[in-house]
Amino acid sequence: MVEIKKLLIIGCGNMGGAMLAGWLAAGYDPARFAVLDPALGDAPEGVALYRSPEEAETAGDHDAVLLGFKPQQLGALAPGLQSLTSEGVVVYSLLAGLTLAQLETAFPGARAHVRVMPNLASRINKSPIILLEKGLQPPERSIAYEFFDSLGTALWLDDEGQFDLVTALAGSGPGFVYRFIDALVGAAVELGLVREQAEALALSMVEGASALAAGETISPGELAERVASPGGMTREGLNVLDKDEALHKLLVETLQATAERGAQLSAGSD
Ligand SMILES: NC(=O)C1=CN([C@@H]2O[C@H](COP(=O)(O)OP(=O)(O)OC[C@H]3O[C@@H](n4cnc5c(N)ncnc54)[C@H](O)[C@@H]3O)[C@@H](O)[C@H]2O)C=CC1
Ligand SMILES: O=C(O)[C@@H]1CCC=N1
Repeated sequence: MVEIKKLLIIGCGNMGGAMLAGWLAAGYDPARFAVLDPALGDAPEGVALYRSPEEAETAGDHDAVLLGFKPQQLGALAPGLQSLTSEGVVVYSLLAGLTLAQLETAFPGARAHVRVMPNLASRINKSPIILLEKGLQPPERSIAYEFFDSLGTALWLDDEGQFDLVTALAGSGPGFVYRFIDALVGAAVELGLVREQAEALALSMVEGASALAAGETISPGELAERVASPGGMTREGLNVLDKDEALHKLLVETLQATAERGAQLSAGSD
């Protein structure tokens, strides 16, 4: 049984680094992690850093790997990673768009294959983490769930056909939220506020609004109605966003374009 006694993170850039920081912040022993990355400056204290598969193989003490390089690199890197992904090792993959079947083909010696979709808030243990697996035993599923749930809120997805869409929502989502906040700040500045003040107000507003909505039983849509006092100011702004379903249509297009890119990556697009 694979207990994730030691996880080898292969490619520890923005996303792998955020997850590693989250696990360490959650109290996991640094000795349970190792990194294979030819370009990373430093690994956190207590985490072994290897520069080549051969170096990692010499240590040879991991029972799980987390693939954190780019999806476009899979074909080139997989042949050199075979000995690190055989003999019962479980392969966890962050590679956007790449399917379980593609992971099975690339790493036929692995015990099981798991797609994992986090976002950068893993660093502060506040990320949704979507999981989809093939080959884990029930106790291993529980261990995997607990391990990834420590980075925020994990959930198992049953339908791989929805993976690109949940990636667009939960993995890419922070990018869209940051763009929205940035646009809100830009608009406030254009209308007369000082940027520093607008940014501070926008960030604390979004933090509070999100935390409130997460703790409420009513939906975000209903909360928007609560903000809009009858005959008040907010309704006028909501009317602009709602006109011709402008925001709704924009976001359908946004998620669609993002999810479609997953299919392109899966098909081998650069
Ligand atoms: N950035 C994000 O918010 C999210 C990224 N992902 C996925 O995470 C993966 C990594 O994305 P980022 O962290 O954004 O990219 P990144 O470019 O920041 O990190 C990639 C890392 O891979 C390393 N690398 C390159 N060649 C390597 C090799 N031969 N062996 C080992 N490591 C190698 C690089 O040095 C770098 O540290 C992608 O597959 C992406 O789809 C998934 C969810 C969210
Ligand atoms: O942009 C990407 O491809 C990755 C996947 C989700 C977030 N970042």
